[in-house]
Formats: sequence, structure tokens, C-alpha cells
Amino acid sequence: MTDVIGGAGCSARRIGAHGHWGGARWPDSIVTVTELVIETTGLRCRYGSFEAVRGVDLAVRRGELFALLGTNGAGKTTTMETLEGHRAASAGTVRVLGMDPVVDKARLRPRVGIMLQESGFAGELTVAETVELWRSVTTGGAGDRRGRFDVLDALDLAHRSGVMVKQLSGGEKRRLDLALAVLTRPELLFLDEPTTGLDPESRRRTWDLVRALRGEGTTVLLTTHYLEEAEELADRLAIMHRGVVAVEGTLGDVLATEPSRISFLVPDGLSVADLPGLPSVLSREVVDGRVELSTADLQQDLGVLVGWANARGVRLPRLRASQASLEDVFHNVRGMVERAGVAA
Ligand SMILES: Nc1ncnc2c1ncn2[C@@H]1O[C@H](COP(=O)(O)OP(=O)(O)OP(=O)(O)O)[C@@H](O)[C@H]1O
Repeated sequence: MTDVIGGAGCSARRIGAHGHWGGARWPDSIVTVTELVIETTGLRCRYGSFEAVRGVDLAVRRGELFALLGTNGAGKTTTMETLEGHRAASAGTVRVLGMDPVVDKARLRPRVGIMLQESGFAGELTVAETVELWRSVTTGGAGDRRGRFDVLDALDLAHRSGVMVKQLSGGEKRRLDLALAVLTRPELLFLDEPTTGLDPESRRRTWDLVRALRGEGTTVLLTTHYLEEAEELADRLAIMHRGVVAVEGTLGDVLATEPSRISFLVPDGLSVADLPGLPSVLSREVVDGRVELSTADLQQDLGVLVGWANARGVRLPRLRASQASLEDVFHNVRGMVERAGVAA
């Protein structure tokens, strides 16, 4: 099991809990009764003497979209390439659709769609020829001929069918990569940074297509550097740093691992000493007359504070309350990993 902890009262799994997954709402029964399309246990991957992935446990359930986020060099691509069967694990177990992705690569290929960071298709072929070639490689020529036009259409590439791949723009190439990955309507789709370099409209189209596939039951493992992409699409997500998973769960679970904030100006005629004590406050600072609180339970502390003020007819000038953002959590993963004592 990866070395992770759960924050009190939330079901995210977070690194540093002395070898067990914590979190009150993470019932084992869910994991055991739901079919796992991807499962790794203690996954480790080496490049020579350098260990890029250092004991990762992943459990991706059928039909969910799981986002793998992380700092540069965290090991996301290495993990994905191992799941795709492109490299062997140096330790741990890996199951994809119940099979070993290296040993059973040929059996997995028709069921899995892969969008790599770099595709490397022949530049001299047209878009249509590339799609046709890829269709015959992956399905032996069988399959739905109409489907290929639908997917080119969905990604706004139909009008570029007769253009050579080398003449496509970077964003168009990326969209072609995605079109090829989804051509056979795979059960499982690996998307490695699918929207890097795309303009906002193309990104939106890509999200729509991914959502539609997920709606049809496709399981998706996505890596991305765009936090809003994970927020938009992911059922669950994990954030990696230096080869380990720092935190994992639904977006809500992951956000709940970081304190929320409340701030307001000290009301006229009162001093800081007059303010009420709040049950879940973690820290309190007063800067230039502004009270800044961090809290483990925003709803509870905000309720107590506002209730106190209303009962006394006190206004709390420039009152602001905000939950932690995914960016806040992301910024703290380095610290989480270091505090857990597993930094490389
Ligand atoms: N072929 C290789 N030989 C040696 N080291 C490698 C090789 N490929 C990757 N690495 C190293 O392994 C670590 C993990 O790399 P990986 O590409 O998996 O990270 P990543 O999380 O996908 O990073 P990024 O977000 O920057 O793309 C990095 O430190 C990288 O330098």
C-alpha cells in the first residue's frame, strides 16, 4: 500500500500516515465490489539507478475518469507508459482490464486507446489516410467506417481530411492524436496531456468529446498540467510528486485536505479580544485591522461567526470566506511528501 494518510473527516488519501490509507469515508467494500479497470500495487519504475516511480497504488474503476496530476518529473508519464505496456515495472503489480499490460499487450490493444505526448505518425500521409491506416492496424480493417468521420467532425478536423499530417498545426496534430486514440471506441482510454497547446475552443471540444466517451462508459486515465481540466472532468484525481502519490480522492475530498479561509475587518468599536472563539480555527492573524483565519471546517466556523455577529447586530466589514483551491493543494504537495519523509 502506498504510504498515505487521510485528513480528519475527509475521504482523501494523503501521504504520510505510516503505511495505511486513512479517511473515514473510504470503505473497502467500494473498492472490492466495483470492477477495477486499472490496478497497481506498490508500482516502482527505474531508469538505471534512478527510481522515477516509488510505490504507487492506483485503483481506477470502470467508467470513471481519473486524473493524474503532479509536479514536473513526478512520474506521471512513466506510470502511464507502464500501464500502457510500453515499459515493465521494476517492482509491484500492474493489472489493466485484469491483464498484465506487457505480457498481454496484443490482447489489450483492441480494447485500449492511447494518446501519447508525442505521436510520430508519418507526415507524408493525409489525415484521412492516417485514420484509415490506424483503423486497419487496430481493428484489422473491421469496424465502423462511419465512426471515423464522426470523430474527425467532433474534433473539427473533417475539413482537413485531405491535408498531409506534416502540414497540420500543432493543435490540429494534437486533435488528430486524440481522434486516433478514440477511433475504435476503446473501453479504456489513456490521455497523456491531451490539451497541451490547444486553443480554448479546441480544448472545450476535446473536453466535450472526453465527456461524451465517459458518458458511454469509457474509463479514462488522464494526465494534465491544467488543474481546471481535472476540476472539469475528473471523478477522482491523484497528485504525484517525486514518484509518489501525495494525495488522492474526489475533488471535494482533495480540497478538504487543505484549510479554508475566512477574513474580515475588525468591526468598528470592537477589538480582536471581543471576537468569538471558533471551534475549528487552525490559525489566526490580524494584519492592518484585517482578521485572517484558517479553518478545518468552513461551514461550522462561518456559521458560528455570522451567528455571533447577527445576534449582536455587528457588521463584519469585507467578510470573505473561501474553500482551498486545487492550486492550493498542488502547491503543498512538495511539503506533504517531505513531511512524510519519502522525498527522493
Ligand atoms: N528515459 C529516461 N531515462 C532516464 N530518466 C528518465 C527517462 N524518462 C523519464 N526520466 C525521469 O523520470 C522522472 C519522471 O519522468 P516522467 O516523464 O514520468 O514525469 P512526468 O510527471 O510525466 O513529468 P512532466 O510533467 O514534466 O511531463 C523524471 O525525473 C525524468 O527525468
